[in-house]
Amino acid sequence: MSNNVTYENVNKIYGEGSKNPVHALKDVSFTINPGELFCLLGPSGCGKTTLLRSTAGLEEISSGKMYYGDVDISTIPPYKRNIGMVFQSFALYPHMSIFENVAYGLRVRKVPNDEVKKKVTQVMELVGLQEELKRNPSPTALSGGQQQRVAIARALVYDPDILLLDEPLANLDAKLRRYMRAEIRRIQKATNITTIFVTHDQEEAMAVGDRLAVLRKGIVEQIGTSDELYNEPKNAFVANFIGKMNFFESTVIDSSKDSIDVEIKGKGIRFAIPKAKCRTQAKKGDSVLIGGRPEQLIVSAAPLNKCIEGNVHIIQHLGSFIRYEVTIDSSISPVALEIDMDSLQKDIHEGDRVYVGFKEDKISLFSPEGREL
Ligand SMILES: Nc1ncnc2c1ncn2[C@@H]1O[C@H](COP(=O)(O)OP(=O)(O)OP(=O)(O)O)[C@@H](O)[C@H]1O
Repeated sequence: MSNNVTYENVNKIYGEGSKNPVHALKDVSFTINPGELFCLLGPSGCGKTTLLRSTAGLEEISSGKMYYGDVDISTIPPYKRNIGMVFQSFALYPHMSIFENVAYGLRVRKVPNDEVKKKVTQVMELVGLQEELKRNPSPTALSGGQQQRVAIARALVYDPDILLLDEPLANLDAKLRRYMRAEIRRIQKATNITTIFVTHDQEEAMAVGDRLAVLRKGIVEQIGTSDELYNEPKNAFVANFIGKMNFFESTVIDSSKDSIDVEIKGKGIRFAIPKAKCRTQAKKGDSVLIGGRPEQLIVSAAPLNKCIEGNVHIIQHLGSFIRYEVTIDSSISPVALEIDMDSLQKDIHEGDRVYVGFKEDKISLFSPEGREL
């Protein structure tokens, strides 16, 4: 039966006491549920790999505790933690057959031969490699996707308590990556091993994870399901990291009611944003950001109530939907809008003057902090 993994005020400082210490994890505290597929997501350098390697015992944490169930694993040496790990590079042994690559963890544990054969066969079936096992070539004779399956089989064969996946799909092409992420989810659900999956690709994390943690500069910014993070991002950083968020610099006019009245700077357009949609406690006169996802904005060839004028920079037909990028002001990045193919506006072309409006009941309000990724 799998168990939960808990982090309690975990700190990691590289080069502690040196001239240039790096505080890679700052008071990280959260719990991963038993059998959960949990993604660690964030930009380069946010601390994802450090947290994963600390869980495996490959890095020593500077302070705090890590638990598997009730067991404090913080100071247990790596080889006693019973953790399976899959690396970006797969790290297969080219001089060994596939069978021996997968069997490696059992051989180290001195498992008898007939048990090794049984376990390897079982796990190879689970990852969909039974045919390759019959041929049993060297792993270098396999495709990227097959090598990935061998790496997963090797990590699962000795029934680890926790499975750690460090950017496991980074070396695969885009199509295979999408296929293998579904495979990883299928295999993880079949084994029910508590799993941590590190990626910097938000689409991958949203597709794979039961829940996600978004990290920035060693801090956990928010934890939730894909839907929670997309629909209720806690701040501008998460809003812009999980999906796309357009921001409009605004000023608070009044915050005394149950909505915050704001005006877009230089445009004279006002909105009353219900406090339930405000991720900031802004007061009158404060600078804030109105946030609108691409599907929460409207584009029109004719003026709209409360709209901003701009020029269509680019129109992209992306299958079931169309993406417009509209330049409002050349000094800031274009506003992105997405509409269903069914609502295609045939009278709008690249270079045209257009009007961008807002779905007022959808937009939200943020503090400017963390806007830049
Ligand atoms: N061995 C080390 N010595 C010193 N600093 C390190 C070491 N390893 C990582 N760091 C620093 O710690 C911070 C977190 O790094 P980490 O590799 O955990 O981030 P990451 O989110 O996994 O990034 P990436 O997606 O680029 O792999 C970074 O500032 C990094 O430069």
